[in-house]
Amino acid sequence: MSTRVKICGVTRVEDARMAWAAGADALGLNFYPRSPRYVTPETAAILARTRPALGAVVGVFVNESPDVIRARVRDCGLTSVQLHGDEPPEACAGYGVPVIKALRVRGPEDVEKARTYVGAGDVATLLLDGAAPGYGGGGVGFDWSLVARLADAGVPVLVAGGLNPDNVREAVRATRPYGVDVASGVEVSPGVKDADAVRAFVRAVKTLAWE
Ligand SMILES: O=C(O)c1ccccc1NCC(=O)[C@H](O)[C@H](O)COP(=O)(O)O
Repeated sequence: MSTRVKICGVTRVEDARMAWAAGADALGLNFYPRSPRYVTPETAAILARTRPALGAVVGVFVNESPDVIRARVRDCGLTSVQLHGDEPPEACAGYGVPVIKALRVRGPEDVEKARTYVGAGDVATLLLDGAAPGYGGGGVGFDWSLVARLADAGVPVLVAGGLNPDNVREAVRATRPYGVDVASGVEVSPGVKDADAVRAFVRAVKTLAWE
């Protein structure tokens, strides 16, 4: 089984090209205006044009209006949307692309909440993140043993929160996820990726074999 890697919060074309070349499967472009990784629609469209044939470009939104999300999908070349705020299950449809619903995990109750999104709207994947202040990208992890509670849910799960090149193999071994997602753990500063760290992160995941 090959674990997918999403590099989130890319803001620069050189970082996008570097991440694809390193073997990333997906890039995240952040449209939350309060994020230090925010990109304008114009920049996002330029970044999305670096996408290789098999790559995914994910737009990250926090409590955004459906009309704005649809406009970004249409104008910026997004292949999926990641709803990273307090969006209810009924808000997870109508964008014309698959939805990744992100949940911030503090304890078992948050994983149970994640279950309420299984089969809702266009939710194709769940993302379990730590509970960083400001919704995401804060390098905060969670108890990986909780991921097993979704094993019978029949939905692909991305694991995020506090991952870096040194701990991601342990995270994959512990959770056996569909994929992993990282923002701050591969940066020199918010939105500026560290090429060596991105390469080390992808290599750590892709050279780990599990059945
Ligand atoms: O990265 C951000 O600034 C951000 C802000 C608001 C909502 C989501 C955000 N990032 C989403 C991601 O998918 C991150 O990769 C995820 O939260 C993990 O971040 P990190 O712990 O820094 O790797």
